[in-house]
Amino acid sequence: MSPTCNCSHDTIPNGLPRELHEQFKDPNHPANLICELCRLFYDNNWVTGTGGGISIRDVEGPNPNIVYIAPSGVQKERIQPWEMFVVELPDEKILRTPNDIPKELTKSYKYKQSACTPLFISCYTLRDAGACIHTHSQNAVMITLLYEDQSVFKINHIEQIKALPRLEYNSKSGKVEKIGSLENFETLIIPIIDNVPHEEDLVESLEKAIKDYPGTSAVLVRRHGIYVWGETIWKAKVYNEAIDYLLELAIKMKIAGINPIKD
Ligand SMILES: CSC[C@@H](O)[C@@H](O)C(=O)COP(=O)(O)O
Ligand SMILES: [Zn+2]
Repeated sequence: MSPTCNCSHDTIPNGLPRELHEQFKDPNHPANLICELCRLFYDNNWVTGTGGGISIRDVEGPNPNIVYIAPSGVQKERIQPWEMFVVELPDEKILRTPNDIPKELTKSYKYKQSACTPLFISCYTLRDAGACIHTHSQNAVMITLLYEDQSVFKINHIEQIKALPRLEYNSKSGKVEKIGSLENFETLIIPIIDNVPHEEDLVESLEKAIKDYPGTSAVLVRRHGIYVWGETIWKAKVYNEAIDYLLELAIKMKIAGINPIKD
C-alpha cells in the first residue's frame, strides 16, 4: 500500500523528501495545523485575499523553540505544509524555507516569510505564546472604527468572556502567567494600536501594548485586524473565536445604542 500523507495526498507528493512526508503524516504537526486552520479561518472571512495568518511554535515537539511561519502574500487557504518557513528561537535561525523544496511542489517565485513574522516573534518572546493568529476579521476592523478616538476596547457582563484567560504578571518568574479564566461580569480590555503602511513597523506599538496591558491576549490594529495569541494553538483558536464573538456583539450593541460596558 502506498504511504498516506496528511497533506491530502495518498502517495508521497512528487519530490517531497521522505523525512518531511513522514512528519506531515501527523495531523497535529504544526505545518498541517496551519493549513487546516487557515482553511477554516478563510471560511470565516478572517484570512481572505491573502490577508491574515497563523504561526505555531512546536510546544509539543522535541524542540519547543521551533516556529512554523507561512510564506508572505499567498492565498492562505491554499498553503501546503511544505511551504512553511521553519525558524528556531531565540535567534530566528532559519532551519528550512519553501525555497529549499523541489520546484515541482512549489511556486516559481522566491518565497518570503510572512510580513507578520516580527509580530508573531514578539508574542513568543514577550508572552511565551505557543501560537499566534492574525486575522483581518471585519468585526475587528469595525470595532476599531467605532472606537476611533480610543486606545482600548472594553466589554463586560457577557457569558462568553469566561472563555478568556485571567493573566497576571508574576514578579518571581518575570513572566505573565495564566491563573484561571475571567468571570462573565468582569471587564475584558483589548488595546488598540494604529495601523502603519508596513506590517513590520507595527512591532514597537504592539510590544508597548503587550507590556502596558499584561492582562491581554490580543491587540487590535485599527482599520486592519487583530493579533491573538495563546499557550497552544488550540487556546489561541478559542481566544480568537471568543474575542471575535464579543467584538461582533459589541458592534451590534453600539448600533442598537447599548453600551458594551454595564455599570
Ligand atoms: C492583503 S495584504 C495583507 C498584509 O499586508 C498583512 O497585513 C497580512 O496580514 C498578511 O501578510 P503576509 O505577509 O501575506 O503573511
Ligand atoms: Zn494583516
